[in-house]
Amino acid sequence: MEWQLKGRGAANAVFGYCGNDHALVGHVLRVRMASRRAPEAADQTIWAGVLDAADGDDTCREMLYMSDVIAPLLGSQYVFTGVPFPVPSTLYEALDGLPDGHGGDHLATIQPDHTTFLANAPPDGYVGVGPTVCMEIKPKWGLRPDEAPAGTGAGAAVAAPSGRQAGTVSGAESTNEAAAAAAPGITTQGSNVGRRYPRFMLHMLLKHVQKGYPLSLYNPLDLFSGELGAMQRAIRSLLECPSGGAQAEAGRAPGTCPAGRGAEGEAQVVEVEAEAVSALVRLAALALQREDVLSNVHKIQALDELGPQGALQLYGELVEAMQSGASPASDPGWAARLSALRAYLTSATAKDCALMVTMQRALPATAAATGSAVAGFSDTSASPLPPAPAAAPAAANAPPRTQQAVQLLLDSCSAASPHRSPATAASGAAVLEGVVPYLVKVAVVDLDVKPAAKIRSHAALEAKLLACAEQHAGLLAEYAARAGWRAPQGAAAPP
Ligand SMILES: O=P(O)(O)O[C@@H]1[C@@H](OP(=O)(O)O)[C@H](OP(=O)(O)O)[C@H](O)[C@H](OP(=O)(O)O)[C@H]1OP(=O)(O)O
Ligand SMILES: Nc1ncnc2c1ncn2[C@@H]1O[C@H](COP(=O)(O)OP(=O)(O)OP(=O)(O)O)[C@@H](O)[C@H]1O
Repeated sequence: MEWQLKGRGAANAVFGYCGNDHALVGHVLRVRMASRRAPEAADQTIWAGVLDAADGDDTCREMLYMSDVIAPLLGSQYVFTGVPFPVPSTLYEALDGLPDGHGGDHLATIQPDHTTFLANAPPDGYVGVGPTVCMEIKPKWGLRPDEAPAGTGAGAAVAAPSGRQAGTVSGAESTNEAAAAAAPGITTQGSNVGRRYPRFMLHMLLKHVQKGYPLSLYNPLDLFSGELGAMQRAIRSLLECPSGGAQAEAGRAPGTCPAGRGAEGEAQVVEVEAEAVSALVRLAALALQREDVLSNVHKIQALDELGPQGALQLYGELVEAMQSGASPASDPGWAARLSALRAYLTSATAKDCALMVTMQRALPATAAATGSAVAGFSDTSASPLPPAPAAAPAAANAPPRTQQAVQLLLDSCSAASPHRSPATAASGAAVLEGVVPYLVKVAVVDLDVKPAAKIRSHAALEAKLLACAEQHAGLLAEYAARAGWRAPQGAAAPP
């Protein structure tokens, strides 16, 4: 089988290429599954003039979204739009059929396989040696509670109290007119639990109470903090208790395919030695700290000023207007509200994307060509990465590569890290004065446009999060304390 399942989310399946076509080696095929919701009339209206793909051409629409909406905000170096590709019929079974109406014309996209560097050109003068490791991290909701939009946990999600003017937002910080006009009825009466705890904790609590998930101590605010220690803590917590939030995977030789995600989207650490985890966590944190990617994800997440309840209200008005024959897409009176809905949906994409951090030891090309320097790397205790697979690719045999954002990361600390022997450290020093070089690539995946109809489930989830937090206030406070979170001063205590 040329394509083997590598990962599967709620809406897409990703297959790694295992054949001999050099143009495809090092790439994956990402296919929308039949269960994926197609865009509706409200989506066309919201995105009119922005995503104008031909009717039914969802692949083109998704690609436009990535290239024209997300990449300019996130940084094009992190976004791989992909190339359209027909779905091989051999995969139909694995996909449980194809989306209705697409038949054999259904297109997927080919993208670089971020668990390897096989589709990438290394920085000039360096080559990768040994295995690669890829860490996948879902950065989820990285806004501080006080940054949460007006309709988020500021109070009970209720209809406007009688006498309240539509278009006012009592007690909300938002100054955005569109948001204010869009979110009537959001009140700060009731608990303000959504303003006291990171959203991830509220969601974790709900998953714990409803599904028995262990309480992950991951706090996305640590990941977004820019502070190395906090970022390492966040990544380590994710690896220890993933809840679908992170996984690390050792790269494999061409012709073999890695295991996919575990059942139920459970993350897993594959072939990574326990003692190597700290070094991997540090490397990933260093890589993310020096990139713009997290601050850009944060900015996109913060674009929303409606919150789920405000978005639901506005979405309801839009559907109603369309049902009564209006054309909001061409009505200037709707422009600000459609823009607010686009901001909401774009923010939702950034709250659900995943970062893939790919790492591999590097050598100056000249050193790699001589036996002596490479010999230093034959001591695998020198590397935080797991032992190389038997058939690790020689750089010279790699297939044609595309130029992508592979960077050189120089880690001076790991050269002196305690688990390294002096002899090994010395061999690292011989390469670059005590500094250990790595190839690193940071990519962002799962950048799909969210269907507007999902706003309903977002609002329902929001209400459940708040109700659960109120019902289990004691457990939440205990959990937050264990995770090192201190609720902001001045906010009312949960009931
Ligand atoms: O709603 P959430 O926060 O549970 O996020 C969903 C994710 O759940 P999780 O990250 O595990 O909590 C969920 O992830 P999993 O499939 O559970 O790994 C999906 O990413 C879903 O998006 P979509 O339906 O594929 O477009 C996500 O839905 P959206 O909220 O992004 O629409
Ligand atoms: N370019 C890639 N290279 C390697 N692996 C990938 C790539 N893109 C995705 N994957 C893997 O496939 C998994 C599923 O892909 P993706 O996140 O796109 O699916 P999804 O259905 O959109 O997910 P979700 O349910 O989170 O919305 C990812 O979690 C990741 O492990």
